[in-house]
Amino acid sequence: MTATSTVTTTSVSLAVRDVHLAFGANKVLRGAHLDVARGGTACVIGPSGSGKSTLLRTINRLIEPDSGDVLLDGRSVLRHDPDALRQRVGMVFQQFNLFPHMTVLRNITLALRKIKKLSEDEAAQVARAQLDLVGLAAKADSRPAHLSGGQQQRVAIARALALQPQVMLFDEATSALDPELVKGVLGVMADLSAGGMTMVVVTHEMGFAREVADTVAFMDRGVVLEAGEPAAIFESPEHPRLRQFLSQVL
Ligand SMILES: Nc1ncnc2c1ncn2[C@@H]1O[C@H](COP(=O)(O)OP(=O)(O)OP(=O)(O)O)[C@@H](O)[C@H]1O
Repeated sequence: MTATSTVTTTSVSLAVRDVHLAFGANKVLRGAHLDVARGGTACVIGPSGSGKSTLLRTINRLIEPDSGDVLLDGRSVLRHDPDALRQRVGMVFQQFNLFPHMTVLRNITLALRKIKKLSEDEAAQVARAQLDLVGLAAKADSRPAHLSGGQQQRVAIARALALQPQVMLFDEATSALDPELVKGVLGVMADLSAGGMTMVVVTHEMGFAREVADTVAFMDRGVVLEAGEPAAIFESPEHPRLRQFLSQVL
């Protein structure tokens, strides 16, 4: 199974610049920075509540930052209409958010018809091709409830990829899965990364971060405290907070 040919659009570079965000008195992001090269994969790690999901959500403007900016190929996402932005920046959540009353195929064709204005036949063709790439061609006519959690998450990935995004965001995409189902989803994500998709992956899977990421960013209390190549982060972490975190999770 390879997702290489899913990258049908040009990927872009991504930069998060000095993003601040408070929920009331709770300063969740306090000047966060992140750089992802075109076609690169950044894994964001860090303790619970450090702002990882919130940072991810500011990238596609599910949450508007109070200040700072997010740049795709050097251009501010704040200039985009949010709906147009979300076509360029696909997102996969911990909970798969599939429509339970629709078949797998329809879950994917819905957005293709509404947003891309494809005909039913065209949309079905794209959807079947994406399902094939995540190894689920045989499940096109099933309902989500008849799929395992891992299969549902692969459908959610196929649905996001069908819109031909230039960046993919993964928010703890495997955290809700039974351990034996994690590998298949991580495999799809690793293939996508190898195929040149620009990706930001919030994850507790340190093995994935070590093997797949170009950059690992450690978040703590609303800032990226340390970022670098996986070998540097995991083998010679500089910041005491990162050392402490790694000693707890590895
Ligand atoms: N919509 C919201 N309204 C108010 N507070 C929020 C909201 N979303 C997140 N928070 C708060 O922001 C802080 C950071 O949350 P966030 O989900 O970004 O952390 P995280 O690093 O992803 O944690 P985890 O690993 O547990 O998912 C937490 O204190 C959380 O309670």
